[in-house]
Amino acid sequence: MSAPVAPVAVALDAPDLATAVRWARAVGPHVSTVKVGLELFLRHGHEAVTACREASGGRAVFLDLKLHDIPNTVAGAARAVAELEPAYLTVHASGGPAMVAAAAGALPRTRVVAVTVLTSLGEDDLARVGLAGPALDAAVRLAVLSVRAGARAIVCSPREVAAVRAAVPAGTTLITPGVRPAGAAAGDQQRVATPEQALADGADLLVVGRPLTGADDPGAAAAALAASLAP
Ligand SMILES: O=C(O)c1cc(=O)[nH]c(=O)n1[C@@H]1O[C@H](COP(=O)(O)O)[C@@H](O)[C@H]1O
Repeated sequence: MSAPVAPVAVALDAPDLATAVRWARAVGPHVSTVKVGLELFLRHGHEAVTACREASGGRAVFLDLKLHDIPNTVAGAARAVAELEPAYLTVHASGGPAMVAAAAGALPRTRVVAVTVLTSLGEDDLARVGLAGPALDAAVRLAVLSVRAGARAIVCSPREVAAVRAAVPAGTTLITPGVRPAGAAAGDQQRVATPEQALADGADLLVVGRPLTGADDPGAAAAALAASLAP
């Protein structure tokens, strides 16, 4: 029997490409997706995507640029990464429906992912930045708005995923960062849950970074996570 592959996007938040490639090679056999984020993309650009994809063994690429600008600028930015054919590209839902629509229109072959309320924000932070909360209501509100505008996937915390699932059409991919295996350090994440809980509540794809990449052996950690989540 072949080893299980987990519905996990490993956040390759590395300071240099060599480290990210090493992580991608180690976790690739055990996870569905590798995530290239701002740190890697701003330093290494398109090469970060092609190198990590190849090192992972051709896994889906989640390009996490969290675009947030006027619609024309976001459409142009989306076109600038179209040749990379990422499976996913993130934009901030709070950029508004016209901005989400602009990204989706520019990248018909990519699932544009609307990020609702960052998992690092607590209820107090929401009040401070003037976002009408609680986080659960804000996440559902932004998810519904974004899907209507053309987003085919949503990022929310595992704490909101069940409510978002109930509010958006079937076929919308729900992605949850803020995932922490029992006992793992939360770090800067505030709205967290275990991988098992996130999947039970309806997540399709879990984003996990430091609990895997910070392990002594990221490949073994990813294999163990995949085994623990296998049906
Ligand atoms: O869009 C994301 O992926 C994202 C959204 C969010 O609300 N919170 C969040 O943590 N992320 C990303 O998910 C990853 C989480 O990494 P760890 O906290 O190390 O597991 C990071 O790469 C974040 O940029």
